[in-house]
Amino acid sequence: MAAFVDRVVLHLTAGNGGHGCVSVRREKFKPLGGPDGGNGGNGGDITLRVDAQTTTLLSYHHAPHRSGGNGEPGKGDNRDGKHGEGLVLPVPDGTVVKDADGNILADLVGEGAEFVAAAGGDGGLGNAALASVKRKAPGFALLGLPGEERDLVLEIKTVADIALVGYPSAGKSSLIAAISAARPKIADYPFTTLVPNLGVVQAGQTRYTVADVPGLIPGASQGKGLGLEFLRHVERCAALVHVLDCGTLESDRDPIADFEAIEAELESYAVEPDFSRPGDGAVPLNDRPRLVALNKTDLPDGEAMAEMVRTELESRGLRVFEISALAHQHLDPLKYAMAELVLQARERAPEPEPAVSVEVPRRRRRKGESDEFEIRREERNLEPLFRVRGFKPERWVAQTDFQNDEAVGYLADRLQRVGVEDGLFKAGATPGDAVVIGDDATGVLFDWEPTVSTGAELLAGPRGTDLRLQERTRATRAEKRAEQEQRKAARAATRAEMEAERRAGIWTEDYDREDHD
Ligand SMILES: Nc1nc2c(ncn2[C@@H]2O[C@H](COP(=O)(O)OP(=O)(O)OP(=O)(O)O)[C@@H](O)[C@H]2O)c(=O)[nH]1
Ligand SMILES: [Mg+2]
Repeated sequence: MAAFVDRVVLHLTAGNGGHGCVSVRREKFKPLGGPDGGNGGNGGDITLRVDAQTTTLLSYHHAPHRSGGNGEPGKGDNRDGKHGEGLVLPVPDGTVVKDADGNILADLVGEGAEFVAAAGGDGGLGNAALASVKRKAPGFALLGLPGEERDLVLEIKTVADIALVGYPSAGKSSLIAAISAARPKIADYPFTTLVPNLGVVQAGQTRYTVADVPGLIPGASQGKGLGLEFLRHVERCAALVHVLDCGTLESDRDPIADFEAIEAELESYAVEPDFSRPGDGAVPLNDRPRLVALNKTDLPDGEAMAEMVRTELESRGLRVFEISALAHQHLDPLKYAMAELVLQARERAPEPEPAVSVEVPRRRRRKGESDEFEIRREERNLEPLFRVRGFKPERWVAQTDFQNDEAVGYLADRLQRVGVEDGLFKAGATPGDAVVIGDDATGVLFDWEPTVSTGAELLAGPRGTDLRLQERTRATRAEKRAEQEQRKAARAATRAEMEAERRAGIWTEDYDREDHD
């Protein structure tokens, strides 16, 4: 049996950011022409986009590893590196994106709906962009960040106005072939249809889509046959048509029993509650409006059977149509009745707006990534270890070239600026203690040498003491003023730095608003 490919696991690696460049302008008779190292280019994002031409996830089944292009490094003479090529992966309408734990990240409905599945790494600033009043010729640049790596699960939930439901070989594919231009595989063995077929039907003024889905057997809602896969597709359709096989006189099945079995499956299929689109999720499957098509009435037995069960089904309040999908007989009344259901459904729930990008675009913080950081005291080999976790500190560490002392000093400044040093003091760290920024896999470990002059040293004394009280000489007013001036200058420099970063496109406006120095 062919693989059922409406669920794939994708392994994505977005492009890495290019490193910033350290370079000094060379001019005749001017040995120090100023820094002119360009910025690294950003790595390419990987984006999923709904595309009407794409109907299956088959290509991802065959090639689940995809990566975005890397950004080029910056060059001298203020030349920025090229951005890495982004990768757009076309997906079918109705693709649901989940993370490895099964959380729904995006529900892509409507042509053009997009989801940034893996963000490219930012390029690093070159030394030109890092120059500031207080640091005229930086001898370092920032490293480009690695592209995001992500494993995602894609599932299709077919989006159609009407779904055809029925036992295998009842003639669902034959029916969609008879009323639309769809040309699905039709055969006299069960489970011919493995992937839903979509067809567009025109009935008078009304145009609607019909999904021919895999056959359903008892136990489907517990996963039998193609069970759950099948039911997932039905979930998004506003109305259903039961296709009942009337050519079963010789067998132990009959249309009424088939109908009841399928109704029971629809009833026991739990609809995932997080789909807020009107029409799906909100209405249980067995409450959707539905019609009955008694198929194969071209067979003499079929016609007899249809007559036998018709009144029984009608007495249950159902509209019943006797058809032959094979011989294309009596299809129009059914087509128009389907159109009526579609129109009623559209009146109740207007077409959904195409979902635009669901998650934050690149270079915006993802959910949960705030300015905040957390410092935890841990123990390693009986020694204290202080762990710093937070979006910015971890990002800054990743941008740092630890071979370069100046770069390390810059990192220390940045950490101090957001209060990591203060935090370490408060958490009880003393100089020389081990500090890790980030997790064990990617973080860096170093012995802490505080750089501070912010008054945090007050807290560095043993608990219950205040170093101020032990100080012999108190600062004079002039000294205090000088200190204040110094701090003001440092703040101004920091602001200029942030400004340079923003001009270089490192932060978006959004980012900046929340950003403070
Ligand atoms: N005589 C007759 N045979 C039909 C009719 N409709 C379908 N068939 C036959 O029934 C068999 C199954 O038809 P399909 O359309 O593949 O059935 P299906 O419901 O799509 O089956 P699955 O995809 O396996 O769920 C084929 O051999 C068809 O030719 C009909 O109206 N009359
Ligand atoms: Mg079929």
